Amino acid sequence: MAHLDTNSSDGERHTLQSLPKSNVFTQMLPADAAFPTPKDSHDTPRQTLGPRMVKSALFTYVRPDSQGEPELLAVSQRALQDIGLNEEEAETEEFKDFVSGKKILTWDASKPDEGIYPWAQCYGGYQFGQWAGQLGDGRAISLFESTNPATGTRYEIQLKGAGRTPYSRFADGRAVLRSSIREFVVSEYLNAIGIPSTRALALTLNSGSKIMRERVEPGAIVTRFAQSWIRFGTFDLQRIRGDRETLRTLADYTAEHVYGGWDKLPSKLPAGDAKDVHSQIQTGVTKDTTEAEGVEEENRYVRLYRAILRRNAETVAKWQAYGFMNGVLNTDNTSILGLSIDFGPFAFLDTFDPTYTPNHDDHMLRYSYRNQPTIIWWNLVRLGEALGELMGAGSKVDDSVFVDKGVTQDQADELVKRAEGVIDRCGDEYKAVFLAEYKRLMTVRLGLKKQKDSDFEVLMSELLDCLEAFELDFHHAFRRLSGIALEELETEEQRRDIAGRFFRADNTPRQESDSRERIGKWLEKWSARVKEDWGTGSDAEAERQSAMHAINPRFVPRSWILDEVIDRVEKKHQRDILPKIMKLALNPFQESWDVDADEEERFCGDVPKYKGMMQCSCSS
Ligand SMILES: Nc1ncnc2c1ncn2[C@@H]1O[C@H](COP(=O)(O)OP(=O)(O)OP(=O)(O)O)[C@@H](O)[C@H]1O
Repeated sequence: MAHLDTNSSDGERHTLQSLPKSNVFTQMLPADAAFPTPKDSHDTPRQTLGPRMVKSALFTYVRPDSQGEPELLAVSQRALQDIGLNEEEAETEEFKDFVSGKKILTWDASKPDEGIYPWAQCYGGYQFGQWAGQLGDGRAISLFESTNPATGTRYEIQLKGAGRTPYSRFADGRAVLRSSIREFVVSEYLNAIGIPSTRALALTLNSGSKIMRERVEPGAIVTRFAQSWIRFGTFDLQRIRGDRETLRTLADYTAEHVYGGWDKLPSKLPAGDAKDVHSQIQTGVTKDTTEAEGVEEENRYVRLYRAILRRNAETVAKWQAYGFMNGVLNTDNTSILGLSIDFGPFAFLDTFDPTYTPNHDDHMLRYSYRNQPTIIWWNLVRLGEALGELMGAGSKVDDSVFVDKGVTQDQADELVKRAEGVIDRCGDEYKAVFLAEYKRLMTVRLGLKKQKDSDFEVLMSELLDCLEAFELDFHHAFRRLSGIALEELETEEQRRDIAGRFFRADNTPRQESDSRERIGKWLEKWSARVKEDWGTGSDAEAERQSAMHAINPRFVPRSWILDEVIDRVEKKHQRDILPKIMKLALNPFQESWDVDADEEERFCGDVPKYKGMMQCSCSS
């Protein structure tokens, strides 16, 4: 069966040298005044490039500092394809030097005014609800951007774990192998199941390097890429600094270079129509157009805010539908493009427990599964505050007095009222977009073609209630449902029997007996709905089952699997487990992978006892 390959591209492939490269980010945005040009940074000893507070800048030029002997552990074939690189390129020494930070491919010290020099971004953030100050790329260094000619998608490629930057604060600029394996696998997996995510190209072990955490651990580098690495925290920082000019430049850059132009942003929703979230939206509104009037005026910055809000609402809806938790949804970990970003203590649900947080340090359950939609909205309100002045200015946003001097006394009340009104209305839109996407995905995950109002209560909520009450596996429920034939559900006895498939293999029939009846009843309603949408007959059944198998993954990179992979790579030197697990992660909807039948069965089977719903700390 074909895998769901949403973002891949065929067509022209490049070598590292021939890959088109750009640095629009550093050309358009303000550099750290301490090192205004690449040469200034390059001529400075590395230790001088250490942590400090940076003013009025969005990045600092800084070069990677490779450590140890690089060993290329894994490359994502899907990533090579999406960037537009030849597969063979990954075999070359040049590729190894590139992904380990040993060589800057795009800059030559003898021609300091040409080429592209690496940089680290400056951002801030609210962490666990508190302002945390300047953060920034403390261990990530961007190398260049590249636009895949076949797809037109531009990615910013960066190394994570390649040394200190001015944003490293008290830390070492390194990443341990353990967290690097987790990030490498999950970012490619999320992309493979259709969830927007930052991506990973390669994983390099720095053999011989010793990184101090709770214990001494080997270091690694993930070469990763994204259409943008700008976070909500990038905007927060400008607001806290009171740097109106940089904030405006950043907003303009985001609209023009991340979202592709002001005319690509969504128009205002007609009043009272927040429910009809898609059909009422138009693009093509020109930059200077102001929609509505008076205190409800919406200028282009409102359209930008709404574009960001819609992307994030859709992404968090997908996380909920697939049981994924980020674990640390601080504003520095919330992407301006709605990408899943920063893979620290993330996890997938094993059994369905909405109060579960994968973050060991999250005692208040702030980042638990059920809180994710609320927390992303909380982060969006912070973003609304950062953009508040630009949004609240309405049609006066380009007046020279406002641009040069700021808000005048007589403007202030109306401006605040307008900005608050926007954020209020956007709250409704966020909820509506979230719910529309969540219901759409749950509908297809349940094998239905059309949505009926009653499905939410009768099928979705009741299924989740059963999963929670009987501690059933979230992912197995959908995958196993996909394989059930309607003719197996005709009698009550049959349904009770089939209900057994939702339980662990080591459950005793006595444990299951009450629950089988409730699940049996649910199966009866489900099969009636499936018949309504698909009709009967073997062709319809085959079509429905294959649609369900293509949306409900068989493989999920659960915490226990990642722990085992880490252990095998790090302690047992079983490097070959990485390409194997990547085969499953990149093609998670397949039934089998020709990797190793026993291993496949184990990774896709019941979670071993005492290894479910594990938690992880932030140390990485
Ligand atoms: N070992 C480290 N060295 C330097 N800075 C670090 C280190 N670990 C974390 N930081 C910085 O601390 C902040 C919060 O860390 P967090 O773990 O959320 O991010 P990260 O995993 O390093 O980065 P990203 O969000 O880019 O994946 C970031 O500014 C990050 O760069």
